[in-house]
Amino acid sequence: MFSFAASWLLGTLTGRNASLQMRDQLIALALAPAIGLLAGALLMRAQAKKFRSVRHVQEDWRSALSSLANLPVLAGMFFGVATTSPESLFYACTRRSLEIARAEGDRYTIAECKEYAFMHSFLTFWICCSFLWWLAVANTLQPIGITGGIACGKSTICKILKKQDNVAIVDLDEIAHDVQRPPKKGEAVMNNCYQTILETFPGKKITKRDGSIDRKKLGDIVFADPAKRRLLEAIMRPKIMQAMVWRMVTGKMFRTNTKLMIEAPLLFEAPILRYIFGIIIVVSIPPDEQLKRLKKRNPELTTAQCEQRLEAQMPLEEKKKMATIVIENDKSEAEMEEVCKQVLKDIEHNGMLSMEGVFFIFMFGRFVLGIW
Ligand SMILES: CC(C)(COP(=O)(O)OP(=O)(O)OC[C@H]1O[C@@H](n2cnc3c(N)ncnc32)[C@H](O)[C@@H]1O)[C@@H](O)C(=O)NCCC(=O)NCCS
Ligand SMILES: Nc1ncnc2c1ncn2[C@@H]1O[C@H](COP(=O)(O)OP(=O)(O)OP(=O)(O)O)[C@@H](O)[C@H]1O
Repeated sequence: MFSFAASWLLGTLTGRNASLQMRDQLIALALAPAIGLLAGALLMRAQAKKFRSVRHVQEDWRSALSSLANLPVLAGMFFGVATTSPESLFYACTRRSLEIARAEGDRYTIAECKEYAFMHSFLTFWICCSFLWWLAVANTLQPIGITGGIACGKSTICKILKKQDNVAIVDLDEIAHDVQRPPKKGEAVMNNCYQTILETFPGKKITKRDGSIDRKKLGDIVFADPAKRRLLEAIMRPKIMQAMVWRMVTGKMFRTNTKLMIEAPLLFEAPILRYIFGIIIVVSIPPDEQLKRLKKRNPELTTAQCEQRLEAQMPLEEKKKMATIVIENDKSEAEMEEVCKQVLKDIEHNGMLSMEGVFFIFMFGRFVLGIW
């Protein structure tokens, strides 16, 4: 359906009828999910706005409403699957292909047209299904990102938020440490970076006596050399992302009233990650206080090493510009509790995915499922 709309649009824009040529069809196929995504994302945005204005609704109705918010998407999913069944698409594609074949003066045989129509309908079917499925999953998860500079207090703020009802935190630092551990007996090596890190930094004595990675030593190496840091990130990122998605899904499944927060120190530095969240909270403190807290927490680091770590990250001011909410963590922890409560109120029923988030989750889903 989307594909035909895209073909028609393409034909109209380019001033010629969309033909059976592969290039045209590929462009149409690329346009198809884009149109669907745009429509889906606009629908979600509209929902988000609607639900922002229902604050007066009783507390116990809120959870019901937040799960009801997913209904149009689920309905859309079933409608989409039903209307893009392979049979109906195959029928439509075959008819269209034959029309084009006639118009093109028998450049293509009927058998070629049917073969092409089958491939086209099959692909379109999968694209629609995977898009709608991921849209539903993404909309149900509604994750919120928490980031900020090193030692700005992300973990402290997350600890406070976790004390509140219905808040689940996924900590990417913790996942990073987890995937660096030596794999246990029988554990799948593919979920772990330990061996690859040892092979990538050979002869550097980055292991402790018990064989585990000495993160202090590894940190000294990678923060002193941006190329090595990028290499470590490239090794770790896929495993961290994999574990993150797993924890997000298992942490949120069937708990529609839970706010799912992802503490991601490199949310803006890593590619794609920022697009997953509809809401991004940046925890901030003034630069001199940041250095002071970093030195206090990590007394083993020299001032030069602290500065290297600060330089390895995107400047805090830039992160603040891209934030939905900025938490200035410059008060006592007790006072910060009140600030966190207010933040939670502000984001009530407002954890919808960003438009780009839907797109990237969709692409990620298609990639993972190997559909394309
Ligand atoms: C370098 C390592 C071994 C240092 O370990 P250490 O225990 O000293 O620090 P820890 O892991 O607790 O991190 C502390 C903070 O350092 C900052 N930080 C960590 N890694 C990076 C990095 N690659 N670039 C910039 N800042 C970083 C973050 O603010 C983080 O919260 C460790 O941080 C690590 O493995 N980092 C790589 C993480 C990664 O590649 N992530 C991929 C992006 S999702
Ligand atoms: N409001 C606060 N007042 C005083 N000290 C604080 C406050 N918040 C955090 N700290 C201290 O600052 C240090 C850094 O905090 P925290 O570990 O939470 O930062 P982080 O952003 O998670 O760091 P990292 O980027 O390394 O993961 C800790 O020693 C913590 O106790």
